Parts: sequence; structure tokens; C-alpha cells
Amino acid sequence: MVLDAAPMIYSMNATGNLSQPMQPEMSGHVILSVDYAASPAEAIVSAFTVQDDSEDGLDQKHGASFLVPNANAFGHAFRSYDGESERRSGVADFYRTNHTYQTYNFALNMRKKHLQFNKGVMSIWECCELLNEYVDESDPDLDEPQIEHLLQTAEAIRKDHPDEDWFHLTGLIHDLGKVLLHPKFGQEPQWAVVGDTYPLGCAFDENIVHSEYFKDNMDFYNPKFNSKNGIYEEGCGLDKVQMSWGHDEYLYQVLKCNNTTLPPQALFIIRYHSFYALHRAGAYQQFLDANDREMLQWLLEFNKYDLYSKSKVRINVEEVKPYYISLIEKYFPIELRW
Ligand SMILES: O[C@H]1[C@H](O)[C@@H](O)[C@H](O)[C@@H](O)[C@H]1O
Ligand SMILES: [Fe+2]
Ligand SMILES: [Fe+2]
Repeated sequence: MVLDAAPMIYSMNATGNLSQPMQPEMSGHVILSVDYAASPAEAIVSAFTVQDDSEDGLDQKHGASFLVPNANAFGHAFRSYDGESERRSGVADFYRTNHTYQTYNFALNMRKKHLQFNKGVMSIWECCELLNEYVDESDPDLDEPQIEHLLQTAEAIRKDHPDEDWFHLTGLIHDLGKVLLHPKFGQEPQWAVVGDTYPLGCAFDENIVHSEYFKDNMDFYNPKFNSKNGIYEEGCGLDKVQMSWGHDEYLYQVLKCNNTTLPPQALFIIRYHSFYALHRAGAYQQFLDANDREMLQWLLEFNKYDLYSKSKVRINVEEVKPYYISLIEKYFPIELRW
């Protein structure tokens, strides 16, 4: 692959839209590399034109072995929530319900209900297999069973960070909280499990995907909850902030309760990976403390793989299974309480 570097600067918002439209002559030959170090608020995106001589026609990011596709599995830009398509209108319906019912009190009740860890015991790998039957209705980029997404994320991280085994395992497990969809582990509706997350108890930021639907949320009209900082103080730390309920918080709490030896950055990634308004658009930064800011760098790195590995390219499960089983044994007890 020949890299013909012609960097252009774009800024990207939480929905992944670029500040300038892509030029037609760039289409099919564009890779996005996001320099998050600048500031999460204005992630700088450099677009490079490349000559793609790969056999599968995927554009390639120079210098790294993870291939960044230029379109999602439906041939659209990643995280594009506007516009007509059957998939997008399903996603919009999902967020209408999610934004209407995720209130501060709802999240408190879900914590009480699901953080008792008395639903059953199972291993990490069993949980991966359970997710085989679920397709995430909030996701405009992927309609494959979740186990595919877990392996795609983990393998993409492994290519670029071969020595950080905890990071590979984080990729594999980050969405396991979606097991709340399963009849044995909660059977919650999709709007209470998947999709982007956001703080409750303070104003909803306009960078949240489909923020127009918050007008039907009771908290939107509650003066205690609808000012910029609401019930929180600046610099209070994310741990104090009540997030909308979903798979991130559930899995984070499961892992803590089961004494995983994964490092703190892995737990932070898991807990906030759906908080796109923060890590994509830089909203709610006033709540971060010094530790959150440090951890955020890891989350930004993780997001590249979580988002851009979504594709129709299948991973051979049996081939990679022994490697991941060895990591699971290293960082987890044989069975976990859920
Ligand atoms: O649709 C996706 C999906 O539900 C992911 O698991 C979640 O982490 C993302 O934030 C969301 O946009
Ligand atoms: Fe997720
Ligand atoms: Fe994911």
C-alpha cells in the first residue's frame, strides 16, 4: 500500500459526522485516523488518500496492522443516525423509547434490581456464547450477532497492541453486559440494555444521539435535574455521576463483584465505552477528575477498535478460542456470579 499523505483537518461530533463533507474524489480511498490527543472535544481527524492494492478492497491505515474500513457493513459512514433507511429508522425508534424512559429514578431502580448478582453463575466464555443470539437494535453499523462483534474488537486490538493481553480481553468482554437481554439474566428490553449512555440528574447535552427525544423524558422538566450541572459538582469524578442504565454499568459491577484482576483502565473502558457524548464530543467534561482524565486516553484508544472493527468479516471462533480462554483463566475465576 502506498500512502499519499494529504492530511486534512476535520472535527468529528458524537454521531461521527465530520465538519466538512468528504470530497467525491476521496470516496473509496479515505481512511480516518483520529488524533484524540488534541482534545476530546475536537478530535482531529486526518484524512489521507491512499492507493489501495489490498485484495479485499479495504482501505488500510498506514503503519498499523488493523485495517480501517471506509464504510460500515451497510455501506454508510460509521455512526450515521440521520437519513432514511430501514436500519436507521429502527435505531431512531430505539432511541425514542430509550430517551423517554431512562430517568434518574429508573436507573436507581435498575441498580437495585440487577446489582444483587443472584441470577446465576457462569464463566466468561459461556456468556460470550449466550450473546450469539442477539443483534443490537441500537447499532446503525452492525447487524451481526454480538459474539462476532466481541471477537472482531478483540482481534483488532490484538493486531495493534500485541503485548497488552488485558486490552485484548477487554475487547472480548466489553459488551457482555448485554446478557441482561437473556431470559435467564433479566430479559430486559433493548432500550434498557444497549445504546449510548449519558448522565442523569443534570441537563441532557445536545451531542447525545437523537437528543430531540428527551422532550418526552420526565427529568427534562424537573428543575432539580435540568440545569447544566444538576445535582453534581464540577470535578466530582465520573464515579459520582449516575449514568443511564445499560450493559456498561452492569458488566463493570459484575467484574468488580467477582474480583477480576484486570487493571483499572480496563474497568474504566468497560464502564464508559458507550458514553459517546463525552469521548466523541467532549460534553460533560466538567465532571471529570484527574483520574478520569488519565483513564480517558485508554477509552479513546479502545473506541477505535470497538467502532471501526464492525464489519462483515467473520472471525474463526474455534481458531482464536484457546488464546482467549487462556486470558480468561489469567484474569478471572472459573465461574462468575451474575
Ligand atoms: O449501538 C451501540 C451499541 O449498543 C454498543 O454496544 C454501545 O456500546 C454503543 O454506545 C452504541 O452506540
Ligand atoms: Fe457496548
Ligand atoms: Fe462494542
